[in-house]
Amino acid sequence: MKEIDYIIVGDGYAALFFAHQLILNKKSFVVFSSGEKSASHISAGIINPLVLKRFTRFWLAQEQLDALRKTLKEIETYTGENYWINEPIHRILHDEMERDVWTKKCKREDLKPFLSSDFKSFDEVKNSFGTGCVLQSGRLNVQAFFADFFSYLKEINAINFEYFKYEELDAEENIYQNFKFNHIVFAEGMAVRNNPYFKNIPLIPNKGHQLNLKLSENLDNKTFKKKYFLFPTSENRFYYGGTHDRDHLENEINEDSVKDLKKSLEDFYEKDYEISSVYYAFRPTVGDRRPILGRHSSHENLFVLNGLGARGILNGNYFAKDLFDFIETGKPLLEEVDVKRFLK
Ligand SMILES: Cc1cc2nc3c(=O)[nH]c(=O)nc-3n(C[C@H](O)[C@H](O)[C@H](O)COP(=O)(O)OP(=O)(O)OC[C@H]3O[C@@H](n4cnc5c(N)ncnc54)[C@H](O)[C@@H]3O)c2cc1C
Repeated sequence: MKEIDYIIVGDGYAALFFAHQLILNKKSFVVFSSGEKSASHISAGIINPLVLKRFTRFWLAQEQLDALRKTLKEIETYTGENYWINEPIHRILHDEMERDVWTKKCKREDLKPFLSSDFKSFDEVKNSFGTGCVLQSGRLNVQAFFADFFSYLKEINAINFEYFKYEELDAEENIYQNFKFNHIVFAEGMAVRNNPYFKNIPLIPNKGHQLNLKLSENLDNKTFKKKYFLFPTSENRFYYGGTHDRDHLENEINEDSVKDLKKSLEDFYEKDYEISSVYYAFRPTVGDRRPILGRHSSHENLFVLNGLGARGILNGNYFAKDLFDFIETGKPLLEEVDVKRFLK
């Protein structure tokens, strides 16, 4: 029997940002990874402090951005790379009205740190009303982040590429197969529905599609957003997405979502393009738009970290630390995110 501090079930943002806390604090652990391409692995990697429909601030925006920058520096010490790509979002303005709203909002004290005070115009895309730049925004290098993190976990012998079998968990004795653990953190995204201990947390799946593209004209390392995000991933390769759909949840590509992507792209990119692949996955969202974390109501060593919604990177990083502090030091969780709010 191998004695360890933690088991983590899952391999997306929630799981890996929690694993980072364990690495930082020299805890022993093992991650169980299904090896599937889920929401985190196909995400755009956008780090965005704003709600881009209304130009308002995302919850705890500055705190979450600061925490993420800190984490990425810490991760760099063991993977050798900082995955923050310094390419801010250029929001293509739809009309005169949006331009007026932006002009007013960028003067507000609470929004000044996030909305540029001037507008820019670019030749590569149609932007008749100009673009506003989201200050402090950027992108995570998603491919490299996961590839390097998994390699590091392999190197320190802390990952099992196996599906975690709930029926083999002895939650009374804290034993799973040949592991005797102190705590388990479940970070399975939508697949938590297979978990008998947390299957009832009220997640709402939000299906997102994205396209991988070849464009006939380069974008010069810029991230554009009109309806969805468009940015380069490598030489002449581009990412466009992702859609939001709560109604068509089949395990297959929805042609209507692909049509929507194409139409909205052609609305601002008028040159030729080729679709090389289409992916979809399910975001774990919550009705009150807050993550769900905390302790199981009757098994005190079982924890959940989920409900990251459309902000897997910022929420995942920020609340992984809160959950770690809660488990290790008893620091209370924010009421808004505590799983207890659903147990009343
Ligand atoms: C198209 C799209 C674009 C997005 N773009 C962005 C973006 O730009 N920025 C942003 O911040 N967020 C973005 N998101 C949202 C973000 O991806 C999610 O918030 C985030 O991925 C949720 O992370 P998670 O770790 O909770 O779940 P997941 O990413 O679903 O990861 C959970 C993993 O655990 C595995 N697992 C489950 N059960 C088991 C088990 N029993 N044993 C082993 N493994 C198991 C699953 O297979 C899965 O791989 C996007 C989402 C989509 C769909």
